[in-house]
Amino acid sequence: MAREVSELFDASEWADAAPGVPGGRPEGFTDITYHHSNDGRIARVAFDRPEVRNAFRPHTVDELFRALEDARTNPRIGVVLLTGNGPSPKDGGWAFCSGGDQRIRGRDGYKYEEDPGGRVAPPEATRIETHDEAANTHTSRDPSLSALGRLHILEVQRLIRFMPKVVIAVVPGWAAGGGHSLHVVCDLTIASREHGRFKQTDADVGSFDAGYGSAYFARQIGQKFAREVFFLAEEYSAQRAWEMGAVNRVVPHADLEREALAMARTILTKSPTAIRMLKYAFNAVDDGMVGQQVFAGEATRLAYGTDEAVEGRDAFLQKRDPDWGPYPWHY
Ligand SMILES: CC(C)(COP(=O)(O)OP(=O)(O)OC[C@H]1O[C@@H](n2cnc3c(N)ncnc32)[C@H](O)[C@@H]1OP(=O)(O)O)[C@@H](O)C(=O)NCCC(=O)NCCSC(=O)CCC(=O)c1ccccc1C(=O)O
Repeated sequence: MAREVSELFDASEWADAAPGVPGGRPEGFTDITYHHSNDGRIARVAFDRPEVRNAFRPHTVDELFRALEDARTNPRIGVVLLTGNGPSPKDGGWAFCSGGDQRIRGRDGYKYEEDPGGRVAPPEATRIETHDEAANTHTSRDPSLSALGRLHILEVQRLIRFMPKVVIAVVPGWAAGGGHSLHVVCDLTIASREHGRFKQTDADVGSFDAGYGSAYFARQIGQKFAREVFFLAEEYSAQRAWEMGAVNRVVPHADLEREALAMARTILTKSPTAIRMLKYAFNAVDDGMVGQQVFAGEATRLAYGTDEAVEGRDAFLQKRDPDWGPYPWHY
């Protein structure tokens, strides 16, 4: 059984998870928590910085990416819950995520901390070693502590968007700024009736998610509502967000994770191939050639499973003409 990580977290449902280590211990995540359901079929990834409304810094985004990539590539996992742990020990406030940590925003993006206190530095083997013969100097650089600012939450958005699994935003409190965008890009959103709050603050702080966060949001809820959410940057309750069509379900706070798990378990009763093809079909219309490519890749995988495609491969390997005779021109 996992240790308690959030007031809404039912430890009896979950086991600690570590990327690449089935059943292994978490490898020192500091900014998120990562769990698999006891049957190994649902992943729970949670922001774990409740004292700043689960704002993300570059290191948070690195961890988020690793956990989501692990879930994406684990063939047992069919559904991912993305949420925020809470409440805040400072004031009891709840949050899904409040976007980029404004305290470390630089002119070229969000900055890694100079001194991560040893908590996040990678093992020696992953450091970049540079030896300058002429100057007789040797430098050892932690590649994750980039000198450049980062905006790589967009890479996480693409991972959520393109993973062939359903990702559910489980919103126990604030979804603001880049946190709002993350809920937008998730396939489904379930929110706490009492504490779920939505606010798109990008324009207040001189930021703008001009991709999925805004343009795709407008596809979801319509242009007028989307422009209102961005241009006025007002606060919306979970109920109001549901009325706009931005949220699928609003449930009592105490039931939030239980209801999210129930949704996930319903999805797990469906055909994995059908869910995958449906997600990519929903995406394709808004994702241009990339959407077509992702959908077509899965169509190709399905074709490879047919006798017809096996005949094509075998004919090549056996240096003969393929016999397409048994295969009709379907209509
Ligand atoms: C979320 C709030 C509305 C909650 O308000 P409230 O409940 O009154 O709590 P507060 O007292 O304000 O906050 C408690 C505590 O947390 C600190 N905090 C909250 N949010 C942040 C944050 N984002 N960064 C740093 N710290 C934060 C707050 O200062 C308090 O600390 P104390 O020490 O206790 O005083 C409200 O908190 C709020 O409005 N927060 C800011 C929301 C925001 O503007 N976020 C940034 C938007 S920009 C962004 O996210 C860019 C992300 C990105 O990388 C990107 C880049 C390019 C394209 C797209 C994106 C993208 O959007 O994904």
